[in-house]
Amino acid sequence: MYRYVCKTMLRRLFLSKKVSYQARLFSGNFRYLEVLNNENNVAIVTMKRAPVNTLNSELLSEISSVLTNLDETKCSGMVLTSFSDKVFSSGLDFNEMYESRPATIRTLVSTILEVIIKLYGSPFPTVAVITGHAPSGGCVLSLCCEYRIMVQNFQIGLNVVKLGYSTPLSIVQLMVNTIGHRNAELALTSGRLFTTNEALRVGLIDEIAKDRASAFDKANDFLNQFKVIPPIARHFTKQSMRRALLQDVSINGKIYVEDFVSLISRPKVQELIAAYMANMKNKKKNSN
Ligand SMILES: CCCCCCCCCCCC/C=C/CC(=O)SCCNC(=O)CCNC(=O)[C@H](O)C(C)(C)COP(=O)(O)OP(=O)(O)OC[C@H]1O[C@@H](n2cnc3c(N)ncnc32)[C@H](O)[C@@H]1OP(=O)(O)O
Repeated sequence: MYRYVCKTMLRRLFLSKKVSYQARLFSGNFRYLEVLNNENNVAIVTMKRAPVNTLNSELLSEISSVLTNLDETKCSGMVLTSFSDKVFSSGLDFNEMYESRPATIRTLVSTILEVIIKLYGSPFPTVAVITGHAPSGGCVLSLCCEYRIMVQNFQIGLNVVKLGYSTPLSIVQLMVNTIGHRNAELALTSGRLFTTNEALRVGLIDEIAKDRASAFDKANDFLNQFKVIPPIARHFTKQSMRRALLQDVSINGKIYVEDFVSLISRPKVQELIAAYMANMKNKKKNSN
């Protein structure tokens, strides 16, 4: 009874302030995400897994739940961003890939696949406000959004070959759709990370911002243009543009996941991941 009264009071409070009750309540329910609705019914989804938003199964599964909810509650748009002014996301969590049971790797990979499908195919417009580095899985998340605004002096890209495994075909396609075949081939085969300026030049991002606040202004400008576009027309057009990749992933997703799991489980790849992690730690030690 007490919980019911509290919930009802909270609901009235939020409704009276014309703030989305559901999204507000969400912000309290997640460990690694904050979800707030602005006055235009745009959801600001902030990843907050300190220190560097490493994508583990739990964070990914929270993003997946939010995407389902935003679809059901017909939000007008979504901004995906990071709590950090240094890192957007450092990609998939090595701790769930290194010396892990295949079941653990499988959960991680199928959860990112779930997020990719929901984010890439979302009916509402999506913007990534990239406030810091976005390597690998971080870059993939931003590529699934429709528009990317990145703060100056960071790096973004798909460096997976450096870790000893090939880039999955659909991820290759995601990159090709964004920066074209030639640029994607050069970038993916070398595991290139682009600076913010280089990323703009090649079309990996759409705009550069001097800081977080200005990135949010630009995100609002991007989203505001859709106020005069009928959402259904917009959604179907987006679906038409994205259908090929979405269909491929829905049909072959399980095969891609299994391929990726067995690739990561190979002893050679495990060795490379271990060396990469050790190198990260050494760099940190030497810089301290
Ligand atoms: C379309 C459907 C296709 C279906 C196919 C199946 C689906 C597959 C999807 C595949 C997606 C694409 C593949 C992705 C693979 C990955 O994402 S692997 C991860 C790759 N990430 C990186 O290479 C980045 C590594 N990190 C960094 O370079 C730096 O941390 C940073 C530049 C991001 C930030 O630097 P700094 O601010 O100096 O912080 P650090 O001191 O380096 O880091 C702090 C802390 O975090 C640890 N850490 C960083 N990254 C990771 C990580 N990825 N995993 C685990 N841990 C990480 C780092 O070691 C530090 O720990 P300590 O504080 O020292 O304990």
